[in-house]
Amino acid sequence: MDDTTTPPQTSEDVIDAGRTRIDDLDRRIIALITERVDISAEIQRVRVAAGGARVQLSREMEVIARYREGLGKPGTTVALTLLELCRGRVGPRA
Ligand SMILES: C=C(O[C@@H]1C=C(C(=O)O)C=C[C@H]1O)C(=O)O
Repeated sequence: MDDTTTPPQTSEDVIDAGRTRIDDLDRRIIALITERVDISAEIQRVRVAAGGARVQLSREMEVIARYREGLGKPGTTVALTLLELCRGRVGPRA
């Protein structure tokens, strides 16, 4: 017998390891969303300072289409939530 073989993982092991990866992914997703919010606010601030509109619906439609293509129908909800987070952040962050 080969004593060096690793023992089979229990279901608890698999759940714990999966949750650790999910927790890490969630932290990274939140950091990415925060980065997106900041970049979006900068674009909106520059456009408003130049006399333009804060919101550009044609661009928002492109964003929504990208998420829908990537994630299917629920992607639309994800995009709308992201756009909601990114709107109204022209001033300094709270
Ligand atoms: C950031 C922009 O401004 C607004 C915010 C958008 C976004 O967060 O993706 C998209 C369109 C605009 O309503 C932009 O025009 O690119």
